[in-house]
Amino acid sequence: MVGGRICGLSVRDVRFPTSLGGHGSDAMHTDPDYSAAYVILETDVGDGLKGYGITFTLGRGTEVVVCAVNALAHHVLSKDLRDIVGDFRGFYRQLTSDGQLRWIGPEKGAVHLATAAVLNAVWDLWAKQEGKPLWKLLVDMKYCRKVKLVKKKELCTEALKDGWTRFKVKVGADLQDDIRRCRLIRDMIGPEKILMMDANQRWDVPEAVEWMSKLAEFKPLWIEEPTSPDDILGHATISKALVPLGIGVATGEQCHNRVIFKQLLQAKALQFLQIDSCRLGSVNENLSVLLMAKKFEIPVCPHAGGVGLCELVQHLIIFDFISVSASLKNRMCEYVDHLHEHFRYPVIIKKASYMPPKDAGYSTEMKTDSVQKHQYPDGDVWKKLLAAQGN
Ligand SMILES: C[C@H](O)[C@@H](O)CC(=O)C(=O)O
Ligand SMILES: [Mg+2]
Repeated sequence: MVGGRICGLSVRDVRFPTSLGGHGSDAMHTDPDYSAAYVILETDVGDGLKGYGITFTLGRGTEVVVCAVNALAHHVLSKDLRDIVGDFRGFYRQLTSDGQLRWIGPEKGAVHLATAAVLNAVWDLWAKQEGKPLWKLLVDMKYCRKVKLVKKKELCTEALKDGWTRFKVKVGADLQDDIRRCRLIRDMIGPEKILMMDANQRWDVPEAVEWMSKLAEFKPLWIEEPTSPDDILGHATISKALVPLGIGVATGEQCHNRVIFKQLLQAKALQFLQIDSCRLGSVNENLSVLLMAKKFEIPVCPHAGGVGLCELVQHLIIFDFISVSASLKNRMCEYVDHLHEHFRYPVIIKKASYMPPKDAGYSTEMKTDSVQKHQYPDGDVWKKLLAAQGN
């Protein structure tokens, strides 16, 4: 029986000092501390179930998102879960239409990341109360199709032996270095395996076309985020110019909301659509993007990695496969083997494929010990690091 008054909402600033090893860095984000604003919802039911929600952030950015979560809290507190999920669209709109907070959005930036964290927690709680993994909760809302679930993902070069067939390389900072690394990787993986490139918004439009013309010999399937995520027509220009070279455009990890995705689709500005479980307004908004992608026949290849993005987005892509696209053609879901040990229900990868999660909920819950140690600035990890830096 779904329900219970939400009587507690807390949010933690959880940071992993990944910048120390340069992990996750790219041409634009050179010192990322992979982080999460981590929301915990409690009800008065007394069943011990809590809802956990995250959004992915980088270091100091978490402070801002934590403030935004607190500013949204009054929409959730004292509400009954049954009423929320009974009119989830209305509730979604209530959060995203807050008359004071929407001025600093609307539906974009810190306030939208906060919406994602809060609503991801609501979805987790709902799925847990139903006793189902989130993907099953979604699938059961639609018709069922018996299918074989195989989701291929990409990883780095040494993963070849584990069966990975798709790989992504960061580009955009230095052309000669890009050529050197792309050649190395292409030589290692051979001509058949798929190579993707990611520029993380480093270029303007003519630069993107010119740069990719120089990298075309390495036969990339796509160039990801070639330019500003807001430049819809720029993406369309790049797409058009790269079609003759056999290179698609992929984007979405920093796409503000469904409206921008709609325009990217309408403008034929992308060939691969990368939803992100923690940037859009949680499951609700991602569902609308999955449906639009289906309508435009554009494959969805989610962005993942970060903190918990693989854990969450696997539910969405499994749902997409079973109930929306019903296809694996040109589809894959990013995988980065990083920080999974901090999650209570980490992803399971076998033979380079995501295994459908079986535990109830949205796989959002972090281990208590990990949260305590990495809470900023008073967790043990940060106390030591800050002391070493003389702070
Ligand atoms: C800063 C992040 O690590 C970013 O580089 C991730 C990314 O672009 C991707 O996974 O794709
Ligand atoms: Mg990327």
